[in-house]
Amino acid sequence: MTELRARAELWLAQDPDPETRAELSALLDAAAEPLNNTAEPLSNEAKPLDGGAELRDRFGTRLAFGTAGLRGELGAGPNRMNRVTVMRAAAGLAARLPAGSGVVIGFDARHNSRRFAEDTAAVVTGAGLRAWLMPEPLPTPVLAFAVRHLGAAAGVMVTASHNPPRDNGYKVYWSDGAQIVPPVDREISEAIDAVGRVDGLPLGEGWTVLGDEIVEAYLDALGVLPVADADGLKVAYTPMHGVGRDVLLRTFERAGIPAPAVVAEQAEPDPDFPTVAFPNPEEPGAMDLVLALAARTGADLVIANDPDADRLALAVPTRDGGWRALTGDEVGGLLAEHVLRHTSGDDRLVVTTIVSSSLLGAIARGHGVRFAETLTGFKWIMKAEGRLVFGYEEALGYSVGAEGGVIVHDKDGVSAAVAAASLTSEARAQGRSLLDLLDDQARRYGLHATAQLSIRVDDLSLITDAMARLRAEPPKEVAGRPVDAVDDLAQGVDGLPPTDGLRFRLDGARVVVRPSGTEPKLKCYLEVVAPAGDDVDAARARAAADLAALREAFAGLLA
Ligand SMILES: O=P([O-])(O)O[C@H]1O[C@H](COP(=O)(O)O)[C@@H](O)[C@H](O)[C@H]1O
Ligand SMILES: [Mg+2]
Repeated sequence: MTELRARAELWLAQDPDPETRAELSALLDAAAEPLNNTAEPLSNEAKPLDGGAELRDRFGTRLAFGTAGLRGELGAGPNRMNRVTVMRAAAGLAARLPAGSGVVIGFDARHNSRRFAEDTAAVVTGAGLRAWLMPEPLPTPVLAFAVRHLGAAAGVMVTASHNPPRDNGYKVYWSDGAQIVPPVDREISEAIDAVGRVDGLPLGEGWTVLGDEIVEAYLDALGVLPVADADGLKVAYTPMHGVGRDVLLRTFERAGIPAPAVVAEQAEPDPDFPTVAFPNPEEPGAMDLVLALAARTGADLVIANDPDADRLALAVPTRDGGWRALTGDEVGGLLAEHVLRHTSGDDRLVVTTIVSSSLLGAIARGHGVRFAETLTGFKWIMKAEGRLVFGYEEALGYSVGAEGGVIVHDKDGVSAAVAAASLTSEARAQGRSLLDLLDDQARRYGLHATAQLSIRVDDLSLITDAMARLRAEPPKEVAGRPVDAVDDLAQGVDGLPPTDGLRFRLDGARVVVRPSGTEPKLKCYLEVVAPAGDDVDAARARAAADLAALREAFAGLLA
């Protein structure tokens, strides 16, 4: 405790933010008072602040680069997102970059995002490097694009994407416009550890604030071709209280697609995300308002972005007058064939991750193009070598390319939305829907049905324990299916770098279990593959039942 207290006091002395300083002073005071553990508070009374536990949680460890950079709760201490954490990260990054190079910095509309972006600019310029700052909260893909467009050595996007309002985060891009992977993330981490006190860092002022030309350049680069037959296409859209709306409306206008109806309550950026429990289109209820708007306006297609607009979720009208949300894998399969129909050459490469559907591999074989599978996280997709025309992951992330390959080297929920609208209009012109196209794919490639089980925890050790238990005693049979093989991803499989996770190969099914790298969750990715037969609806119903059984079995194993 003395050691933690010393760390906390050192932190307090250098923290430029009065809010986190006040919070930490209160914690230090509370930690000095021994807790009276004999008197348990009644459940409806506020729990006394356990200063010791809080200090341990904040100062016992620090935020590390996960699936998408640093991400965590706002608050004081190295295991939280705050101005000191950000300045240290910026100084570590700057130390790893060559003299004379530049960093482009973007931010979303979350609490403190602009502040963190400006702190980053001050540290980067103070280190003698050049910095460009985005003019306003903008989508993550615009930042990813800007890195290569400006010839920057690195990029930073201050965002916690779709996490709860109390979180923020820091995505770091390298000069290739993709998020960092080992060994660069490790090298930056080491450089961060070597940073001294942040109140000793030289701070600069001369950064360049970019103008709207950066958005124009992004729109030009997407070069969306006018979409045929889009007249009368009705789209309902939500940016989920995030930053997607304006750029998305501009891309639609350029592509000649009628402007979507936008959910009024979620149209403006709002860091508190007041109308949703979690601002993640994957979470139950997050799409309710846009589905209601779609019903009112008779939409052909429902589109949601996550708050930093790098994810895309779709829903479509069903034959019986309802709505069906498509999974990331379904959208991935549909967009993949859309891209493959509009590009040519057998050197084309399509890529997905080991937790996504195996359908993309089947599509690639069907079209005679190259296919690769990478670790989870879009950063890995972008590392695949070749003429990448399409990459996607089940977590609603897509990079849609043209003849010359993908333009944005990260997932892009804006250009993917245009592609989805374009695909819908093409189908519509032939009297068909996205559901018809999904049935075509099931008939051609077999039905690939996927689902996810995601277990949110308060205490991360529950995840470590569950993984250890599963490794020690892997099941021999799950939901009546024999387990053919268990691959421990920590050993590195299929030539992939080692990562925490287990893959179960079952008869006609595949399950991957891994801890999330962005949220306190254990994730289980389920896939069932079966022939579609003559009756695709019946095959879907069977697959759904099989997935439900697998889900239940794994929920039991992981409980
Ligand atoms: O948050 P976003 O939209 O940037 O999305 C981030 O998190 C997703 C989930 O990662 P995990 O399963 O480790 O939580 C990743 O698939 C994605 O590549 C990453 O950019
Ligand atoms: Mg996102």
